[in-house]
Amino acid sequence: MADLLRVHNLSIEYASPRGVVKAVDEVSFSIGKGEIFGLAGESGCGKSTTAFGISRLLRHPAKLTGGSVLLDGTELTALSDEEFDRLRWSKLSIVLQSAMNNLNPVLKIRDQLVDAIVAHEPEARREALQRAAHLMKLVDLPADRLDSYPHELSGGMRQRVVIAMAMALKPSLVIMDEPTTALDVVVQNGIIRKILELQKEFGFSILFITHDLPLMLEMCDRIGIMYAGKLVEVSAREEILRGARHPYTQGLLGSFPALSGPKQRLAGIPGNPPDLIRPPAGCRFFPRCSQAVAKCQTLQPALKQDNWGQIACHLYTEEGLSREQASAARE
Ligand SMILES: Nc1ncnc2c1ncn2[C@@H]1O[C@H](COP(=O)(O)OP(=O)(O)OP(=O)(O)O)[C@@H](O)[C@H]1O
Repeated sequence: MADLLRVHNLSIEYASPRGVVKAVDEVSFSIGKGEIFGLAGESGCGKSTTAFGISRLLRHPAKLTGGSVLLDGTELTALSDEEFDRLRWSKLSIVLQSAMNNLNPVLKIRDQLVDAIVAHEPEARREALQRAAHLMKLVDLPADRLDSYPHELSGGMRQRVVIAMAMALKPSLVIMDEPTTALDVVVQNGIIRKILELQKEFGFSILFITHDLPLMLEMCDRIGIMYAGKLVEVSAREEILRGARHPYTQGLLGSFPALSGPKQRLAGIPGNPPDLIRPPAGCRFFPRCSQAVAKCQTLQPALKQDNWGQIACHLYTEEGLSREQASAARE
């Protein structure tokens, strides 16, 4: 599968009164054309900051301090704001957790959809309303809702409008940051089904961000696991379902109820993520890791490619072990 997005060594910091927060630290991953790539990890590990860095939504005190974001051959970090605005919606669009952050509360849905279309395709003004109605149909909303203001719609309907807007110009990449977290489970399921249906129909790639690992395992082709600003594992869904390799991913999986099989007590991960102003010198997960070896305390593991995916863990990177070999070596 050809790459659509290539993120290389992306680094983003926040200036804070206590010091510099290294929220995203040399993160690299790629997303193939038509692929659904998930980014998971505990709250505060840098998922949203990564998404904002890619989509140019970082605001002071956040600062992109290094790295490259290549979208279909275009280096996004090198574009001027005007050049980037031309790509927004047409090549890349973003769906945020709260629809109200995506929608203008004082404009009717009709005007927001039409404006989004006309801003990029001025020649489409005459057919824009028709296209807006078609977009509403795509997300299963009645066309008369075009006359509503955002506050007149339910949370689920608003999120459907945002998804319709994200689709309006047929982008090749849609970034979804916790798109259903604020919604109840039934509405959430309906929206996830809709997203998958649209993705199949139009073939765009998705960067899907959530802390809900089971949901991610249902819908993503490959999953990147972030911990304390670092990407620690990237694996195909099937690999993670067979059994995660990184001790942090294992812990994360143990924090959620199993998708099937008998009910088990949730294990959780003891301790808390580190302070990102003064992260541990070695592996950032070391203080919480039950499988750590001596060098984990002092030597930061690099993210390395092997037969099973990418992993940043001394249990694997030095010797290129499979999950089974690594656990056998530990026993
Ligand atoms: N304005 C800010 N000033 C200082 N630090 C910030 C600011 N915004 C975010 N951070 C820090 O950056 C780190 C990454 O935050 P981010 O929101 O990207 O994480 P996340 O994984 O998306 O979390 P969540 O799942 O809770 O949204 C966190 O440690 C957070 O405290």
